[in-house]
Amino acid sequence: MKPPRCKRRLRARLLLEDGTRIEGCGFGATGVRVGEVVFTTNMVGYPEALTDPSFRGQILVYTHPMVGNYGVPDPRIKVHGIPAHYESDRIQVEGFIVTEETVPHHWASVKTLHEWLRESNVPGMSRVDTRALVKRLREKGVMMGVLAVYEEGEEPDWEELREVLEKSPRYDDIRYAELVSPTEPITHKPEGIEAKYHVAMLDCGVKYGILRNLLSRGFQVTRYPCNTPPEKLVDGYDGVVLSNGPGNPALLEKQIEIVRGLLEYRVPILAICLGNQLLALAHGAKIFKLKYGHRGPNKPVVDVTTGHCYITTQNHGYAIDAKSLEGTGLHVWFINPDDKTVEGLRHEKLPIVSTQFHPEASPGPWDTTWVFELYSKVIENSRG
Ligand SMILES: NC(=O)CC[C@H](N)C(=O)O
Repeated sequence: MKPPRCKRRLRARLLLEDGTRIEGCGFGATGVRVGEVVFTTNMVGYPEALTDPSFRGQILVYTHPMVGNYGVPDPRIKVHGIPAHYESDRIQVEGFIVTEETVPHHWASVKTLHEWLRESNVPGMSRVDTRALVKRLREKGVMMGVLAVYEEGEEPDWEELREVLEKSPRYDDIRYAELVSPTEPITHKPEGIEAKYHVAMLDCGVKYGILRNLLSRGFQVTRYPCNTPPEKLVDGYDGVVLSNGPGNPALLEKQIEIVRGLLEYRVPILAICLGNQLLALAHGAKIFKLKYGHRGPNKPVVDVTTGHCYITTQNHGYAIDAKSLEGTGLHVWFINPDDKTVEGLRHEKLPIVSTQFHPEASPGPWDTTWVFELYSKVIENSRG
């Protein structure tokens, strides 16, 4: 097939681990990046997805065909001192692949998607049949890939790209959480409302949406580096939040040990996504890798205690082995009715609220934000 015509004289090549070669146009920065190629069924919400620290180390493919329509919002717009439309202070993905990168028309846009990626030094690829690419990832599973964006006439050799890919470490073997965790404690106070609770957070790469949800419900939050010992997280706090975060949870022995330590203090815990996985691992349960993950804002979960179904936002590539939970004290709370995997946990004795999905959504539906209110009730009850 002939390569597409490209604007800005920027072209792109994607080589997958299985040898698949895809030619497209480039946008954003020029350069070569290696990552795990994953897809999301988000329709909008690209500012949130691109800045979600849980996407660190991954090349993100959008299934929705047009991306960029509403441009890029102003990061200076804040709620409780946190950017309202972003999930962290930078683009986290290694690369971005879309069918069509569009010209924005929106009153709140301050730049185009192309400009944002360019100044962030992140390459983007467009004019690609993302349906064919996603089908391949769905059938073969997510795989490593190398994305090259270059000026017309400077195309990299496919063989060179294959060598780059072969020499690069694999996504599953890198402790990404340590790369996105803060180096010093950071405290966020709710603005304009009273702080009713003060929680410590083991921050393995928290999404700002989780902070916004906690702050707007009267939680003061102190974020700690992800290697902070449990003793520091319990004294003077009403509870501990285990954040979301990127990468293979089974590599995080230190964090699993910290969570095991926290359990001994019987503190009220809210765990989200990576936090949910660390909680399970700390109880001796097992994790496995999903073939192509759950990434998108339209993922159903069923509360097995009530039979109620909710539509949730999810972004995870690993899942908890339900059988391995037997005898740990943790019980399955939610399952994904599509593949029956575990989507949330409660403990038979300890004050724990834990979800694999994202109750803060961002982007996505707000149907499960009540999880944050449930956590405040758990704190109230544990105060006695
Ligand atoms: N969003 C998250 O916290 C992701 C958790 C973990 N890195 C996974 O992919 O399963």
